[in-house]
Amino acid sequence: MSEQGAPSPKMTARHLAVRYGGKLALKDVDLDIASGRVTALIGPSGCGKSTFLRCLNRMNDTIPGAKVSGEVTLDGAPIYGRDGLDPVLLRARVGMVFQRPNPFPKSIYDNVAFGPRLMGLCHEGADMDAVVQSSLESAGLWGEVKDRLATKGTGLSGGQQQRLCIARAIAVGPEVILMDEPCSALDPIATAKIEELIDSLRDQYTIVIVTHSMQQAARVSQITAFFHLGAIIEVGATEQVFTAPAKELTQGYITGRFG
Ligand SMILES: Nc1ncnc2c1ncn2[C@@H]1O[C@H](COP(=O)(O)OP(=O)(O)OP(=O)(O)O)[C@@H](O)[C@H]1O
Repeated sequence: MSEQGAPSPKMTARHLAVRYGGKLALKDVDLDIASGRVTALIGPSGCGKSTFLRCLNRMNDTIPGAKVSGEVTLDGAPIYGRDGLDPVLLRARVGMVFQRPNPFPKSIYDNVAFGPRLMGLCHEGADMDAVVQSSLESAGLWGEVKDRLATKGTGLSGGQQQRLCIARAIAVGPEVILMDEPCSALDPIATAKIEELIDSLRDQYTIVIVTHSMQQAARVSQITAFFHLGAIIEVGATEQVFTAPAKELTQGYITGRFG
């Protein structure tokens, strides 16, 4: 706990900057990610939301030409630099769900068991069955797939595939889940299910979501950060950011004057 009694942030970013070749995509960003909350990252296209999200689990490391500077911590420990966390272990603790559902061309069961197998987290058989079941339950998918676990994950509907990807992320026991526009490829009903799911997951996980939909940010998040041209303009309680933004630029964006 901090001096004010607020929970310590789960993750922090300080002076975070990202370059793609000669282009500065993120400049001097400071942000605390509150533990056990949903933080929404909003802002016009190209403002650096996804770039920031990828910094939180070192996904930018996989992009040729991307160069990250500054500091990011997880529970106070640096994730970059000489003493940084191992990226594979980091990505187990900080999982990611992408814009397009991307299940592996494997069975539903094997999709969920993939991470625990890779990391040697549990034995095959009853232990693995329990992890698969509890992950699918947490993702709100168990009831729909429990009788077809051996069928291909790619045969599910788009919304079910996205919940399968969330189950896959949950299966390795992450502490933080990053979501990059997780509903942008889904219809309104599937979107509503994912939003309900996000709400139910926040008791257990710290969640950061990039969204283009201000309605979605308002529905699912408790904290909102507004990005513009690679910088954070404003961050605060979601209700305050949407009803009484402190900055004119934020006001302009949420009222649709640009973006
Ligand atoms: N792999 C890359 N190589 C070069 N430039 C990139 C790369 N990824 C992003 N950029 C550039 O960095 C800037 C920030 O992009 P980013 O995708 O983080 O923004 P965003 O706010 O998530 O955008 P959108 O809402 O459109 O997804 C943009 O100018 C983009 O063109």
